[in-house]
Amino acid sequence: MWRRVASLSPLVSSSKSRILNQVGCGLNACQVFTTRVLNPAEGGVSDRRRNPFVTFVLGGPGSGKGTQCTKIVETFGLTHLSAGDLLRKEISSNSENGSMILNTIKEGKIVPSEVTVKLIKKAIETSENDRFLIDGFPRSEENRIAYERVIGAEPDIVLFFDCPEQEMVKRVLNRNQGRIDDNIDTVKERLKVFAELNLPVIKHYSKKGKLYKIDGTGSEDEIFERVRPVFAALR
Ligand SMILES: Nc1ncnc2c1ncn2[C@@H]1O[C@H](COP(=O)(O)OP(=O)(O)OP(=O)(O)O)[C@@H](O)[C@H]1O
Ligand SMILES: Nc1ccn([C@@H]2O[C@H](COP(=O)(O)O)[C@@H](O)[C@H]2O)c(=O)n1
Ligand SMILES: [Mg+2]
Repeated sequence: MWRRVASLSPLVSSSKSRILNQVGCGLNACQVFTTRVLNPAEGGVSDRRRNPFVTFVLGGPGSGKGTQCTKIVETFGLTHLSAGDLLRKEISSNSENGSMILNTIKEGKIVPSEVTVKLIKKAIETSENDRFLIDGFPRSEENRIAYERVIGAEPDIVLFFDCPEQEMVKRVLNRNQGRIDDNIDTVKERLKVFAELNLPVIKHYSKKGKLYKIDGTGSEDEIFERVRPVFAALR
């Protein structure tokens, strides 16, 4: 089991993006706190995986969440759960929510929390691992509250990849992975949704001292060297 309390030196970036100004909430937080809110009435996660170590990975569209998660998995062995990937799997498996999810993703909006939280809960419960990166979740306060109620715990830490909008748009439009939402109209909407609904979540975790803000500019390797100390300190 990983340590849940650690003291780290500041890792805050010096990026001056618009997002940083909007958050404006003293993101120098570098301590990991132990706040477990188990809620037996809701069931929480199953007994076997009752107390997993959870990192939420946040950032705007194209900020590099998935790319950095892959590197964290390779180096530190956490299991990567991408909320977007779980939702896309639902579409391709023709589940009852498939067409609703498809339309929501096309529009750059947020799928109802009950759907996404259920998929995350199942993925945690069926995993052999007890350490998770939950990528692209929570996207809104509604997502966050639903997760904490259903899973019965807060995340241990939260990573936020801070990247200028112009760079995020460039990366998304060059991604070339056939994603239905990688077009300029959807990206514009996703940026709006990020600013309106996701920044409040980031602010919430900053206030709780759980946030690690990482400068998301530079090469993939340069960014990973900013991420590495966060997990190295927990081993
Ligand atoms: N540091 C980087 N410099 C240049 N390109 C990058 C960098 N990091 C990631 N990319 C590329 O940018 C694109 C978006 O990266 P990624 O998929 O990791 O972002 P994301 O935050 O997961 O986005 P989304 O929220 O849309 O899923 C990918 O094509 C990836 O290869
Ligand atoms: N918590 C979430 C996560 C994602 N979505 C929808 O999926 C789209 C793609 O997500 P990525 O993380 O892969 O970028 C996103 O724009 C949302 O439409 C969601 O609803 N809730
Ligand atoms: Mg992604």
